[in-house]
Amino acid sequence: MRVHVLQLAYDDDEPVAARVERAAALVSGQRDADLVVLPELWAPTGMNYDLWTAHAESVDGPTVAAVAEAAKAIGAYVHAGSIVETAGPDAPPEARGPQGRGLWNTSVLIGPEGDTLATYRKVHRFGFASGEPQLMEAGEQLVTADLDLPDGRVRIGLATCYDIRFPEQFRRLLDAGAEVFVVPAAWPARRVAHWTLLGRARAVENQCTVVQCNTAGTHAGVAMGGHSQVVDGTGVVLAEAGDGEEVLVVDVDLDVTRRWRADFPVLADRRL
Ligand SMILES: O=C(O)CCC(=O)C(=O)O
Repeated sequence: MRVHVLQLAYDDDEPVAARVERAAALVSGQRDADLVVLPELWAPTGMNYDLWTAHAESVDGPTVAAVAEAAKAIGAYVHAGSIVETAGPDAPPEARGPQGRGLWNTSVLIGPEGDTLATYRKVHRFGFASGEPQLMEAGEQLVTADLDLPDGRVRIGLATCYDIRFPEQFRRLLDAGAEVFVVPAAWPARRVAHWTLLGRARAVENQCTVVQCNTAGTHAGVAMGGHSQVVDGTGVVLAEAGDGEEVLVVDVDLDVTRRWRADFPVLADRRL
């Protein structure tokens, strides 16, 4: 499986429409990829909470449409990172989530025909007394999706940024058959050592490949950490980005991890 991880860098002065156009063009250039991955909330201004409502859109809105067109052009699966999803002003109360806010941090997986294959609403909201817990609803569902690749079918499990601190979510994705976890993020530079460590931990403990796509640049005064990485299920870091904009092109041999699961069957020793 060839994965292209697009670690986008942007600052507050790049207009959202320009960034969507730039990212879609970048996706269109990834011609050899099986799976292209973008970061969390890259269009609606990353960590700039104050602008989220203004840039919220539905899953069939302009950001996903632009990325979907690029996915179709290259015939690849594209994890479009996440958007601020809105239920829309006319949504009935039952469609606005338990807290009635009607906003979610939603990841979107697009298929090679440009169709939306899966959406995942971030379960663990980051920000403590501000940001996501104040403004957004929490997702309530685990999401996996099957990719039909030239070498066979692979099931991926979706998670977003802060979720990576919660190993139980990844265990449940493993139990749902995931072999690869795809984790877009807007993870700050200050704690980037946690980001890389936790990615390796989720890979080793679940014997799964982990694809992490972070952001670079500075949003609302917060410097983003970069260091996107791809870790195989034996714990080997196949590639790691630096601090700035970068595209990682990584060939993941899923059989390496499958053989490792058979050779070192630690998951069979779980006691619940
Ligand atoms: O957990 C962290 O340190 C960062 C998480 C985060 O930035 C997010 O989920 O948006």
